[in-house]
Amino acid sequence: MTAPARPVCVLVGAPGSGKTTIGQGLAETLGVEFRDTDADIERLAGKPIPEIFVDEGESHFRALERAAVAAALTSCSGVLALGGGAVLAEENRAALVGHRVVHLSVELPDAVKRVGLGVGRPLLTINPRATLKHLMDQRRPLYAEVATSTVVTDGRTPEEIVAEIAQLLRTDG
Ligand SMILES: Nc1ncnc2c1ncn2[C@@H]1O[C@H](COP(=O)(O)OP(=O)(O)O)[C@@H](O)[C@H]1O
Ligand SMILES: O=C(O)C1=C[C@@H](OP(=O)(O)O)[C@@H](O)[C@H](O)C1
Ligand SMILES: [Mg+2]
Repeated sequence: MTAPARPVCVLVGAPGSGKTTIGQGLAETLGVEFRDTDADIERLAGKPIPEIFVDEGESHFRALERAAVAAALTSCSGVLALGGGAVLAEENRAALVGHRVVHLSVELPDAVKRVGLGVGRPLLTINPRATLKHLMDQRRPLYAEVATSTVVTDGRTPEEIVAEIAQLLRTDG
C-alpha cells in the first residue's frame, strides 16, 4: 500500500493575506501541484462559494470545508491553500498538526486594500473593514496555534513572499 500524499506546505491566513496568489506562485516555483480548498469545494458543490452561502448557509459551507481540508491533506503532494476560516474548526486545527503550516500574516490596512468590496467573499460583502477587523481579531490566535512559521506579507510583493517561503522550505528541509 502506498502512503497517503502530504502537502509540502499548507498556507493559512486571513482573507486577503494572499494564500491563493502566493500558493499558485510557490507551487510554480517548486514545480508542484497547487490546491486550494475553496476551489475544491466549488467544484464539488458545482457552484461558487457565494451561492453556497446563499442557498445552504455558512454552516453547510463549513461542513464542506472540513471534508475538503481532510481530503486535501491526504491527497495533495504540493502546495495547499486553505480558506481563511478553515482554522475555526477544531477538527481542521487538529488535522494540521504535524504538517508544515505557513501563516501569511497581514494587518488590517493591506488586507482591506486587497479584499476591496469583498466580491466573491460572502462574509465581507457588508462593511468589509469592520468585518475583516473582527475576523482577524478572532482568528489571530488560531493562525498562530496551527502555524509552524509566519511570513509577513504587508507592503511586500508576491514574488518576495514566494521567495521567502521557498528559502524557508530549503532551509528546514
Ligand atoms: N503581497 C501582495 N501584495 C499586493 N497584492 C496582493 C498580495 N497578495 C495578494 N494580493 C492581491 O490581493 C487579493 C487577494 O489575494 P488572495 O490570494 O485571493 O488572498 P486569500 O486567498 O488569502 O484571500 C488578490 O487580488 C491578489 O492579487
Ligand atoms: O474567511 C472566511 O471565512 C472565508 C474565506 C474565503 O477564503 P479566502 O481566505 O481565500 O478569501 C472562503 O473560504 C470563504 O469565503 C470564507
Ligand atoms: Mg483564497
